[in-house]
Amino acid sequence: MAELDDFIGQEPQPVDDDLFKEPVKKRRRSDRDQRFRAFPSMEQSALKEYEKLESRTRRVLSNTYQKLIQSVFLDDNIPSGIKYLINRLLALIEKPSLDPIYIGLFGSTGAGKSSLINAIIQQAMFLPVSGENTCTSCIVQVSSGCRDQYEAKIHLLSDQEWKEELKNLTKLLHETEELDKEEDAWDRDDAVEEAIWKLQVLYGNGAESKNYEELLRAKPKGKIPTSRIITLKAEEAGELSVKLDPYIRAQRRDCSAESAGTQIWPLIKHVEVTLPKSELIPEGVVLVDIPGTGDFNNKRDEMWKKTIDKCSVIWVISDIERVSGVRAHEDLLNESIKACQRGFCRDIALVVTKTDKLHLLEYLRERKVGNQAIQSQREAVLERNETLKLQRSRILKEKLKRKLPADSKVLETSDLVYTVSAQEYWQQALLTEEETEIPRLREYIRKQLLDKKRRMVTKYVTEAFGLLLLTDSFNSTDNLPNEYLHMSYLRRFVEEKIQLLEKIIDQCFAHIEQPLEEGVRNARTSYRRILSGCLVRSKGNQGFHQTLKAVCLKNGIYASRTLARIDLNEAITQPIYEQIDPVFGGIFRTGKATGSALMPHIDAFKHSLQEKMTEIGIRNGWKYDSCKKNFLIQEISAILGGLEGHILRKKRRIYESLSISVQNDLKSCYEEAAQITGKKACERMKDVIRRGVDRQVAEGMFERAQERMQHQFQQLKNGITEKVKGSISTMLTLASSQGVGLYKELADVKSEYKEMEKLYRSLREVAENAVLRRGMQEFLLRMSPSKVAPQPQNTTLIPGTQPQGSEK
Ligand SMILES: Nc1nc2c(ncn2[C@@H]2O[C@H](COP(=O)(O)OP(=O)(O)OP(=O)(O)O)[C@@H](O)[C@H]2O)c(=O)[nH]1
Repeated sequence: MAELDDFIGQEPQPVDDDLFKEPVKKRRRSDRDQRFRAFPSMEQSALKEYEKLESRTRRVLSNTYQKLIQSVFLDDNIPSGIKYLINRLLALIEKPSLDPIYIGLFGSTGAGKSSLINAIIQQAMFLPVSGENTCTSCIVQVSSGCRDQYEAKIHLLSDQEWKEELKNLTKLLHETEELDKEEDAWDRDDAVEEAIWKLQVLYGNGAESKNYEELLRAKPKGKIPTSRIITLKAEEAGELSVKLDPYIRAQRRDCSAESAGTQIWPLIKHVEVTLPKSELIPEGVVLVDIPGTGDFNNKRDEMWKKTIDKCSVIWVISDIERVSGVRAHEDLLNESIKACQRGFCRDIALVVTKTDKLHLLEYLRERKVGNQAIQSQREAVLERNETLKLQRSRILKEKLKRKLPADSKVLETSDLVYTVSAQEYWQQALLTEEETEIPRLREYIRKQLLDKKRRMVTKYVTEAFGLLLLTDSFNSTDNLPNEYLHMSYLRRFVEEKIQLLEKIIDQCFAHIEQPLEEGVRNARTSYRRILSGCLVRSKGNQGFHQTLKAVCLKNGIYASRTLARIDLNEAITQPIYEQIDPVFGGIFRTGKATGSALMPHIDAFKHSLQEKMTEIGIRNGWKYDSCKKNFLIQEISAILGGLEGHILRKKRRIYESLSISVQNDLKSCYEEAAQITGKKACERMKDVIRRGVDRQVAEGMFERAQERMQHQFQQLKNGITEKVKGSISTMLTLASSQGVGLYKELADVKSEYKEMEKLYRSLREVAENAVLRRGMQEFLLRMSPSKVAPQPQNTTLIPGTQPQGSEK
């Protein structure tokens, strides 16, 4: 502890010699304090300690880097070992401090996402809330920055992207003109309504009757900047909100579109909003409002999927009235679980909104739980929240268990369900601020950031220390006896280990074979039923004709803002996904070693190399203390460290290979169906699709999908072994460079090494401090008088005023 204090106390205190000028250090420090305002003091202390560790490590790295380049600057021939060191130092220095944490709020329109974000950031009317005529029209990202201003960047589709959409929209409108009157005339469906609306908004009334070429020549009503980005700035939240409103609020079709924003609405791809330093969402966290269905435009739909995949946390947002048994809710959950399979998502929670909505008499009549008499609306709401949490947690856990490996981290979380009320957060007529659970969600956000910071700094400092050990060891003038003999021995050993690794990877991936096989069998027997489910509507073909056309124009996928997403390719491959899901998750999980998991085998491979290096080092008589002995071992981790990221990126490709393969095979059949116009077009399109799928299945469509997935697995294996081989040869170069005496004149980095060693040791102390503080806090909480349920307040606060809560 003394050492940590020592280390933290090292920063020279600013001398206030000029009272009117704020000293730079002090200013920097207060900037740091500002950034952590969102955190309670205990968490602030931990964060500050980690930040200091990181910034000092960066300083040591910079100094070392400068010394190194100075010492080799004029050399003609820089030895490969030194080049390696210089590049590694630079990469570490330039490494960004913390990648943002994306928290996706994923829910159907009207579920309460925007209201929830507003409550979390404590700006009652910031993001537009869906009234009767409006809804959020695109993905909106909200984060806080270090500036004093509010800023929004509106990203538009590129010219090319819009042209592509325009082509599809006009195809959809004009090739369906000769409709069979009986079939569709009175009921234009969603796809066509939306297409007409988009064209009218952009080009004015009558645009829907123009063809593609005419529209290409037409001038849009609104002004479109060439940069395709519109930046809005404001001093106050309310001011930005007013400016932003027309861009992210999609008016319903019957409203006139007169403001600049509404006139270009169909072109908006996504919106980024940056708040000034926020007390409530810390810098580094991005809240993303993701509409539930995807988008008709290819680029936007791709972005929709990518956005879901880049979220490390997904909150599935569901209105209390729709959380049970509604198809849209199940679809959202399934999509989120898929994101866990293919993307970076590690955590899912269900956030049930609008929990204030309760009809007391109905509730009491139907109430099955609880013996106590319910006296008030508030008691009923709280009781229902508890019941809902238990029930929904159980259902969600079961669902996750079926899809994800049994020891997935998300299954260990106790808090899978949150019951919130954004309305009550502001009004507090029924519930206290705590009971609205908005503060719990903020706590969740902070915890995510703190955990990530801890992991990142620990890794960073450890890696930097390893590099300094290596740099310092290069200055050794000790010559190693039998150096080359040992090197060739090491090389042989490594080659054998790589062969073994290849075999083990094969065994890991072999676990997918049987479920894949079974999935293909199931898909063959059930595809007709599934396809019928997608193609037959309970109310007949009325209004379905153009939607189906849109599905075909988009190769089997149709996403509109109002209908449930249709993806024929995914639907017919679903039986395969059902079989492979748990095994797939098992292969790519991190953590506990099991037969099918890949990462633990890679770790084991790494350890075996490390052990061998130590053994050789000892035999070679490396005169290092126990710490220095680890220098190469440390670096092996860094060299192989990039593998995990590589595997994670490939995982998505592998997972999607099944539906993409099916989509490719069905392409010609979709194209044929999309051409159909005239009488009974809808039935004829369905026929073409059915026959096309039948033909492809008979010709081995599912087997081809199976092969493509196997091929992707094989490619991953090749990628891993290639990467490992490349890394190992770097490592061997380093091992053989060491101690050859080439680097006698290399700069002396002893003092940097010593400082880095100190920082490395402080890591443990910072972690211990955090545990200690947490223990003390828990103790104090236990000792404090138990909380009495606060009385509801009768006063209704005006939105925008600050409710007095425990957090502030
Ligand atoms: N009673 C009640 N109504 C709420 C609450 N939260 C949101 N609402 C209402 O629900 C409607 C939809 O809320 P939004 O926040 O716009 O929902 P959204 O999910 O962002 O909807 P889109 O913008 O269409 O994606 C609005 O009329 C809100 O006033 C709540 O906690 N309680």
